[in-house]
Amino acid sequence: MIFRQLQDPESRTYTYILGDVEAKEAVLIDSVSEQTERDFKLLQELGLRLKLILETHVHADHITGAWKLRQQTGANIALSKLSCIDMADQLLDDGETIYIGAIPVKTIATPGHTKSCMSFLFDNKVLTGDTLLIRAAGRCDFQEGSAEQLYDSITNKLFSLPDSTLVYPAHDYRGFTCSTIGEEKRFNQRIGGGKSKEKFIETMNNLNLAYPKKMDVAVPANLRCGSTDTL
Ligand SMILES: N[C@@H](CCC(=O)N[C@@H](CSS)C(=O)NCC(=O)O)C(=O)O
Ligand SMILES: [Fe+2]
Repeated sequence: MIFRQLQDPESRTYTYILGDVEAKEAVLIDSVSEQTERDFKLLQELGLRLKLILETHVHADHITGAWKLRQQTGANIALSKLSCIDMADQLLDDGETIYIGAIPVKTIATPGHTKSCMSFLFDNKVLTGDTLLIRAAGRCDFQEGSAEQLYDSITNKLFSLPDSTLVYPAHDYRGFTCSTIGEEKRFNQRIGGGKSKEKFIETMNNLNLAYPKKMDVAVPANLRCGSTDTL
């Protein structure tokens, strides 16, 4: 198995490559439009054919590279069916298993940051998108976000994984790269240490963050899998 974490320095987005060396197949998760040449070159260098382009959610801060990579490689684009994106090739349900070569990747619906957020579990790793960030949790103030749903997604679904599960988020703003479920249960500043749902909702509803700078361009483009053809 090949697993790589890549970063877009501007948006602080993490893109991941998961590949099966034997089958020479890979999935790219949460690509960024400006970084598709880098990602494509790395896949070539690693001898991997891009089979699938996955999104943890409809991003608000950057345009996904999914459409460009689909055009370049013929790979399918997949994300949660709750996104209702008709330009995607596959709309995923909660609890599905996707295979990259012989590697099973399980989908876990984790709504809250946005309605259609999905986490992906494979090996001893979970890609949590913007649902569970390292020592934080994704904001809930747009794209049908809900702090109540986010609490349930994190505590009932992600925190029920083994403590040793490695957590890989879609963003980090403080220099972290990965964590574990056990660490986040104890030390996450927004939801760790057994924080109550009421306290979490109060925290999340008072973050007072500025909207992402590219949101008005990124969301419409990402609702078209990153195609800007008719925008
Ligand atoms: N400043 C950035 C946007 C930062 C931001 O809002 N990040 C999101 C994840 S991307 S949708 C978030 O949930 N942040 C949580 C936090 O605590 O920062 C920009 O202008 O793009
Ligand atoms: Fe997000």
